[in-house]
Amino acid sequence: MLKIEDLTVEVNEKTLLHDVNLEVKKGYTNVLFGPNGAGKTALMRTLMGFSEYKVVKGQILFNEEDITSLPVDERARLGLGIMMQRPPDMSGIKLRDLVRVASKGKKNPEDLAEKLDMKRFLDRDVNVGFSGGEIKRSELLQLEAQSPSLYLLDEPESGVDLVSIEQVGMTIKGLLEEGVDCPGESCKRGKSALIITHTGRILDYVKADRGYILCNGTVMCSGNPLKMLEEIKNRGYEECIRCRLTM
Ligand SMILES: Nc1ncnc2c1ncn2[C@@H]1O[C@H](COP(=O)(O)OP(=O)(O)OP(=O)(O)O)[C@@H](O)[C@H]1O
Repeated sequence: MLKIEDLTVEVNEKTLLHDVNLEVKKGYTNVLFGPNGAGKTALMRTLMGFSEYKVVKGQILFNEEDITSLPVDERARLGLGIMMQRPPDMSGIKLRDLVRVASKGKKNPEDLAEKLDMKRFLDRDVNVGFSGGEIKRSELLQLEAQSPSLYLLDEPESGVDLVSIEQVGMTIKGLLEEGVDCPGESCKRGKSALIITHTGRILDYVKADRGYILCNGTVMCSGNPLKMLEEIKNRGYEECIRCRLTM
């Protein structure tokens, strides 16, 4: 589904990512860990095609197609969708209209918003004055409307209170299992995801298949995501950087 090969990325001639290799297979949910400033958000934004991130080496393959040079809208059309860590305010654009466009007019914004307790936000400008948790739910609403095949989720639980985390977690679980008629261990989910998490709270709701640790702009390790999380909680990133984890 997604294959990143030797990816090196610059912003304003500063190298943020170098020689990144990472893969998300169809139906898999992979997790990206890493300390502050490691380049995790830069990687997500590069994958989505934000124009300030210049790929100077390597490639991004999506369903075996080279998408490295494609603009954001074409990547979205192919099935990539992103939940941003800090999405911009969109003055003058109502959430209802964005949801309608994201679903190509196929889904009713009211029905989608009902589930996420977002009906009262539909006629507000997107993100303007939204709280941290409301922004996350708004992002999820847009993703649910778009229904991409690969979800790029940048810290979905950050800023979400302890009660709402269950709503966010269960919504993401539902999105990833969309279209699957045999949920459980015996069959893979239909949708794929790459999730950035610091706390790992989201993994209480979503089963992760593989973890990656990004440090100083490159992938240092990959392996069992829950073991990685435990290791990070106990010993920080040092041991991971030295790749002493049991893979
Ligand atoms: N447009 C930019 N211009 C210059 N530097 C940038 C730009 N965007 C990101 N950076 C720098 O790149 C580094 C990686 O940033 P990034 O947001 O990807 O980190 P992160 O791993 O997501 O961190 P966090 O866990 O704190 O969210 C940081 O030092 C950041 O300041």
